[in-house]
Amino acid sequence: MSDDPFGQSIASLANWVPPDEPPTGQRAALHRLAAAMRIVAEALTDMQADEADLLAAAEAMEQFGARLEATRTGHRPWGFAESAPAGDARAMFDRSPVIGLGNPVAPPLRMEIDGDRIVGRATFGAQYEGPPGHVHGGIIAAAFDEVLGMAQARTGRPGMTGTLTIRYRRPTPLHTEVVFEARVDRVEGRKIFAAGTLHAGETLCAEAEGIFISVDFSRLTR
Ligand SMILES: CCCCCCCCCCCCCC(=O)SCCNC(=O)CCNC(=O)[C@H](O)C(C)(C)COP(=O)(O)OP(=O)(O)OC[C@H]1O[C@@H](n2cnc3c(N)ncnc32)[C@H](O)[C@@H]1OP(=O)(O)O
Repeated sequence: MSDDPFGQSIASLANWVPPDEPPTGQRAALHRLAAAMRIVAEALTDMQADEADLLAAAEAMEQFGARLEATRTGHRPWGFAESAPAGDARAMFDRSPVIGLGNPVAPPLRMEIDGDRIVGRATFGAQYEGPPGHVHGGIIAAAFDEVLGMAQARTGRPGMTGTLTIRYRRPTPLHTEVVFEARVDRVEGRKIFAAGTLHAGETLCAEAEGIFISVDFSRLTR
């Protein structure tokens, strides 16, 4: 075990690639359950099920939730909620609220590295609605934080988000694949300046600038 548990992580993230092997067993089941929960969350925003049907589902979910709670150990085998502390270039991010396939809250955004750019793609469902028919601005900010965060992590000296500035130019449509792009602009001391865009087709929906501050990761715990 290294004295600097995050040192290897940071080096690995300089070469981060998403996992390309399909999950199996319990992990595949986790992804399937999370995907089913996303379908339910989407449908709950616009449905006409009767009260009895909803109550039956709620009771089943409450019972299942209690069974899951009873299995909790305090260990978190499903990887990392963020990119920087990951211990492997092919690390698992199933818990991430933005990209985690095992986290039903995540859209999920899919990220890839393209040269010096990070590209993120997502299709936001109705559970992410802000303005009618369009994506909530806070959700867009979270997605920018993730793609800019990944871009800055690849400098090898990743930091925490200090300032994230977003200019919303056009409403971002729901139910349409949208594309985030991010890259590092420059590094000044501990400050990493990253910038990004969000497009729906040819339409520029938003632009972001982030200042990430390199931190001593040993101060932080998972
Ligand atoms: C669990 C592990 C997470 C790891 C995260 C990795 C990200 C992974 C990607 C995932 C993405 C998701 C990521 C997330 O969601 S991270 C979650 C959201 N962010 C936070 O919670 C951060 C909370 N803030 C802090 O911890 C501290 O304030 C930080 C660490 C940011 C700075 O406190 P520190 O005491 O260390 O700094 P310093 O005072 O010595 O100043 C140093 C320099 O920095 C400049 N400065 C300071 N603050 C800001 C600011 N806010 N904007 C712009 N610049 C700022 C300052 O002027 C100075 O510059 P200069 O005078 O030298 O020129």
